[in-house]
Amino acid sequence: MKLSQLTLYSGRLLFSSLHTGGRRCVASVRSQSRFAKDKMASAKSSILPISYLSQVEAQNVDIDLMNEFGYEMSQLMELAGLSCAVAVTQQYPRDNLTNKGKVLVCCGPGNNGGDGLVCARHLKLFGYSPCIYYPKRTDKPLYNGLVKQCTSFGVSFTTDLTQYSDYDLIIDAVFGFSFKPPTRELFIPVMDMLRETKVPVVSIDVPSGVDVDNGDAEGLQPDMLISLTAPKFCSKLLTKTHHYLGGRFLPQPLIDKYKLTLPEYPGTSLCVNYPLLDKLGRLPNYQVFLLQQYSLLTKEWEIPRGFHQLSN
Ligand SMILES: NC(=O)C1=CN([C@@H]2O[C@H](COP(=O)(O)OP(=O)(O)OC[C@H]3O[C@@H](n4cnc5c(N)ncnc54)[C@H](O)[C@@H]3O)[C@@H](O)[C@H]2O)[C@H](O)CC1
Ligand SMILES: [K+]
Repeated sequence: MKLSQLTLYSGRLLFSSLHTGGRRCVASVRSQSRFAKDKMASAKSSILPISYLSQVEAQNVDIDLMNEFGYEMSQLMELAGLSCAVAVTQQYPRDNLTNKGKVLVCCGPGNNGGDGLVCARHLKLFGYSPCIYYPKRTDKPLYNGLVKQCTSFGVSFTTDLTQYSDYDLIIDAVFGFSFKPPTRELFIPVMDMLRETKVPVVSIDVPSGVDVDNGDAEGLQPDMLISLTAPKFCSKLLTKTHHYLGGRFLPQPLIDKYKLTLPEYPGTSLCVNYPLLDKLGRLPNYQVFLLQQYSLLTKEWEIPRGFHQLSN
């Protein structure tokens, strides 16, 4: 079911979230924000809750895509990794970055790591300078091919995690929806680095190292998360994370089978910027603040991309 067909979330609720977020703004912004609030209250728009998947459901969706809908893993991975690269370009345009797009891509042994390899290749094609950290290479034709492709495109590999502050961004493609805690020893240095670094971290599908179903309040809190097909339950704890949805390859019968409520991808876009709501179903404050700034800048209320206007 598409979000734009639903009216689950009232304008009044959205208005009260906005008010809460407004308390953090400076005085001048506060007075102007009345304009945004009024516009927001009058615009019959809503940000609707998106469906979440459990670990088992995410794995079953993967199996169904291949067994019932004729996909091969390499196809899904290519689309997933490409959507991640596109989302990164939207959130962090290369020309805004200090080192013009120096990106460390940390890849794990499974398909999440494969998404990272694909993402690195596309980032290179988009003019970024990715470098891959891949501590446990999986010796299978799919992964060997992805490594070869990266090498052919001039993407470099590193075993050094100490120089991470030289990068503009770090992509976390270490573990995805099949991760089972606790983290095994080989991956502890990369997990420590991801948690400690001040460089923005972009997690692919799930923040690595957290329990996929229960999350971990003490675990990795990436600056950006790109959920593939649908967010996993652990992402409910990420209230300060820029959230994108990617992996535009779910056929409608599969969406119906899992009763998924997902935002529409705009036009030909491979990803959609869509906020995660907190446990009470409210927008996290920082998203509200961004919406206010957006309204102040444009001086009129428009629905940003990925947000849907309801007819009444
Ligand atoms: N349908 C989709 O949404 C698609 C998503 N894709 C991506 O695939 C991953 C899931 O891939 P999978 O191989 O099943 O799992 P992981 O990448 O999480 O890695 C499994 C890998 O990790 C090892 N491992 C598990 N737990 C631990 C641990 N505690 N310590 C160390 N190592 C661990 C395990 O042994 C395996 O080797 C999904 O998240 C998406 O990113 C597809 O690319 C496309 C379809
Ligand atoms: K990850």
